[in-house]
Amino acid sequence: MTPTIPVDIDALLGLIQSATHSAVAEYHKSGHGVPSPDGSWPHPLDSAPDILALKHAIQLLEGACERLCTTLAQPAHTLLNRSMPFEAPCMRLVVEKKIPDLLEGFPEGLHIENIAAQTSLNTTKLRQVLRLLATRGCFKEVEDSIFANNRLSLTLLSSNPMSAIVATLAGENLRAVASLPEALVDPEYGASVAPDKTSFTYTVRGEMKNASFFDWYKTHRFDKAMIGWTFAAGEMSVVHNFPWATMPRGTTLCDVGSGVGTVSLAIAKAHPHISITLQDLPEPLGQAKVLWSDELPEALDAERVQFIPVDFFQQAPVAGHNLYYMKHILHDWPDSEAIKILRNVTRYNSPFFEDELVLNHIYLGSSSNDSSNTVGIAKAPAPLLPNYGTGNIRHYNQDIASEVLLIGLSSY
Ligand SMILES: C[S@@+](CC[C@H](N)C(=O)[O-])C[C@H]1O[C@@H](n2cnc3c(N)ncnc32)[C@H](O)[C@@H]1O
Repeated sequence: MTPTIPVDIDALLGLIQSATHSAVAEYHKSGHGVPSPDGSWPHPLDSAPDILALKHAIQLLEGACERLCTTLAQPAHTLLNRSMPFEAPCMRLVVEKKIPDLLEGFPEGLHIENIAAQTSLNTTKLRQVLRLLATRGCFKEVEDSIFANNRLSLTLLSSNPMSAIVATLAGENLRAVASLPEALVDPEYGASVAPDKTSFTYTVRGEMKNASFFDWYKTHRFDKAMIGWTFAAGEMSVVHNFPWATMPRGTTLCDVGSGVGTVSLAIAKAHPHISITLQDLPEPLGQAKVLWSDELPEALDAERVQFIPVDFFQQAPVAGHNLYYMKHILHDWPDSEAIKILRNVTRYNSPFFEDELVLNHIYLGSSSNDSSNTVGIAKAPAPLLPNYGTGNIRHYNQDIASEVLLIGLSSY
């Protein structure tokens, strides 16, 4: 048996200190200083897409803080806390009841009775919800039972697409994950790799039989949630870190499975010499047209953007574009389906691509030091877990979400 080596606490403290200094330096660079968690205005960096140094510092900090606490706390304490993810449905409630919107313009806060009356909710129960959230730093309890917005709750205003992703993750996603233990032992669903037999479709089987997640979403919210995710997860960095500026006028980009085309829209705004084709199923493309007409009508007028339906399992995307871009597509599907999509995308471009295929995809490393599986992944400094542990947890949660919603498996 391999002997257990104690975690080097001083090394963890050193990582926490250096990561903290790096994060603080990024805020000072912005000229606005370090944000206050109780601030009544967003910090200018809160919506900035491209601060890779800040992201890296936070990844280290979260990984190191959690490793330190898990090392020093009694296991039962850690496990009790982790078994109660109750904050998520509480966030969903405040988003759906638009409580951050209601508190706008009241930096001194509103009394819980006032908030409850305006939302038709029970005062005592709502206070429990807001107090739990305030205890995690989302909303500020200014005085006993008086709540105001702060930096986190301001990000949940209905005008911010983050509110849509919170509602989706804490709504149908959480419901699907919660049914994982039942779905995985169900004889019909447990071993299935069919997109209409997932933990998610298990939860909606009374409502829609044999429907996949995307069938269900044709009639439910989703695209606004993808906008929120794209911004929050830092996926806009492709807009600024890809050599668009050096590409000739008239370069064509085909966004396959575009949804409303959040990233493409940002590319079209920042690099008007790139022409864009969005391809998706007809319903999301309808929503895309609405969004683009509002946000960038000149691109529609100048025919710099086209909306062309495709079923990427049955058809190839339009031929002859210089770049084909896919974000959050392949990991939605089991390998057999992902291969069909890739075959179709490369159909007119074989042997393999004179043109470029750009994949915005997640790679997940093992949490073991012995793993040789490190493709595309930087290894975290010891004594962090090699995959950064909690510093990278969103990707592992996303992997579970892909599985419960669609049987997509992004890990290998
Ligand atoms: C996770 S979303 C990603 C959307 C977008 N690329 C983004 O990252 O915001 C997956 C997209 O695949 C689209 N999709 C699902 N099945 C499809 C199919 N058979 N053909 C074309 N698009 C499909 C969905 O409508 C959805 O917009």
